[in-house]
Amino acid sequence: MEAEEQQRVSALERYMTSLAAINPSWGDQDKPEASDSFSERLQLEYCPTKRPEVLRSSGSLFSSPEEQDERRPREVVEIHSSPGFGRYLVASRNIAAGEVVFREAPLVVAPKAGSGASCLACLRSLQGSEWAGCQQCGAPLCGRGCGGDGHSQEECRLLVPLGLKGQPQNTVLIKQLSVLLTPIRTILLMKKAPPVKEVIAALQSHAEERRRLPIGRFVDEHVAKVLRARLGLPVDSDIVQHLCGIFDTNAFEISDGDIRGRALLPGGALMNHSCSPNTQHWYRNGVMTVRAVVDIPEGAPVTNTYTNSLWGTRARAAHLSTSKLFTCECERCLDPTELGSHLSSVLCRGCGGGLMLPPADCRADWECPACGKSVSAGAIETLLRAGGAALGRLPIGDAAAVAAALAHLRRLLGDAHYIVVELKYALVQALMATALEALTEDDLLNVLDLTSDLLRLADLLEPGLSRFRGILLLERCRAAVELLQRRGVADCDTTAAASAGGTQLNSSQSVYSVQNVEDVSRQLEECAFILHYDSRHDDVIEVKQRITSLISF
Ligand SMILES: C[S@@+](CC[C@H](N)C(=O)[O-])C[C@H]1O[C@@H](n2cnc3c(N)ncnc32)[C@H](O)[C@@H]1O
Repeated sequence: MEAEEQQRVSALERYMTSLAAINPSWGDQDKPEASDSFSERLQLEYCPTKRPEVLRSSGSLFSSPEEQDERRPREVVEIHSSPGFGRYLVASRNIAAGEVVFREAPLVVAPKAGSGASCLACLRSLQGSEWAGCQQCGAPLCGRGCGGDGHSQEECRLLVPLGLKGQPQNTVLIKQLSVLLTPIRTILLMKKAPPVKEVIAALQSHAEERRRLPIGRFVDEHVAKVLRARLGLPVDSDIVQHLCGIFDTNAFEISDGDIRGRALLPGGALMNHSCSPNTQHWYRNGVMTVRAVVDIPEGAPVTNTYTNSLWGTRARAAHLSTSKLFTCECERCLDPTELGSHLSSVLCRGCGGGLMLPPADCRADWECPACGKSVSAGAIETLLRAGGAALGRLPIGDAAAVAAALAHLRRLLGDAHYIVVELKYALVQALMATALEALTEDDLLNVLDLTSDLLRLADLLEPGLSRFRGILLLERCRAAVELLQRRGVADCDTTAAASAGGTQLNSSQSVYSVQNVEDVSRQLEECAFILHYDSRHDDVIEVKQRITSLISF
């Protein structure tokens, strides 16, 4: 490794150690001395979303008692690198499914570029006209007392020439501000904190490639020039290209209630991408928790997904190549059946039974393995575009409209296609967003069918303790408990219910067995464990209380 790259890796290694230093779940025994000023300053002083006491107490906020009791070695991950993948995190010991790999607070947070108005201090989205601009620069703020401290005085002084004062709700200026804010905040932080500068500068930016693309021209025209000419910041174009590239390549989208934005978390950014990742992250109260969703053996890369695992391969590939500038060659991407899920396969309309797999060459005809009929790539593309557009136009909370679209697109694309899968998931959510008493038994049974179908898919594509699985289990248990409550619980034949897949509730049963209740309770336990860091955890507790009261009757 050349000396410069070695230096960058060393900066990132020191940074990873700093996470261990403030991470309460590592246990006091392993905590480095407070004299480690690098780690103390990095995470405790510069974290924009949290004050030290919140970071230090995040263990009690998030960890289950078992986790807090654990005394983990400090180094669970280490940084490796290879020519094809760059730097990436690798497990330095076996990590069990459900374990927290690390926690990290962001170094920079900012609203998402192009989004509507958000409070610059706390990142809450601002609706309607119930907010006023900052008294000095006019930038959007919730108002006094929102508790956020993201809008510093230096930032405020810099933003004055943008002209928001007097017209804080000018949407064009707000859009422009959201584009400028990430480089501004990163520049201000790097000036204030040389150790942070070293870490941020060590991140991947793809700046050279980006310069040749439309995004590079956009950054020159709409970011670098504006920072210099309108805001008077003496920055050259290369630096701005580098910083925007770092953000676009590494930033996480964060959402916690009505807080939304993008955040730079250099530790999390060192996880490479996989289309079937072995970790997931949760962002809550200004801290990101990275957790293993399956067992990760020592020496295996610790991965995260940069895209939506429920999209088909071509959609994921398009997203990764335009936003992250690489081509994923994981097992799933190379397998036209997508690990047997057939997420991109299209039903043959010739025989009505065969599934046509996407050919390796995207211009080639698609062929039905059952009847041999072939369809041109253009015709398939038109079909998928129409399906995608229908999905886009759908009032997604309207269960009847979603059910009708699902029935139609199922006939056109088959049951496994990802557009159909998205509709199945949307239907579960639309039905379960309805007041439970307004749902019919058929609706509830439909939720049970759809969720068992989607849970099988989750096992293939997002295996383990994934958020997708957790949410499906939650909705499934809510529907099951409602049915149990309506029909009553009786100690009847349990053989059907004991079969694989858990709860066997169907329309022919008039009463449900104790076994059913036990199945639902078991699934709720799993769901509570998966959603431990999720805001929906409170809903799990509520369903648990409902089932407890059912049993005690
Ligand atoms: C957030 S960074 C991850 C850390 C990065 N590897 C580094 O060296 O700093 C994202 C970049 O890593 C590379 N990368 C991540 N996952 C990859 C994968 N599965 N295959 C190839 N390159 C990948 C790509 O260059 C991508 O733009």
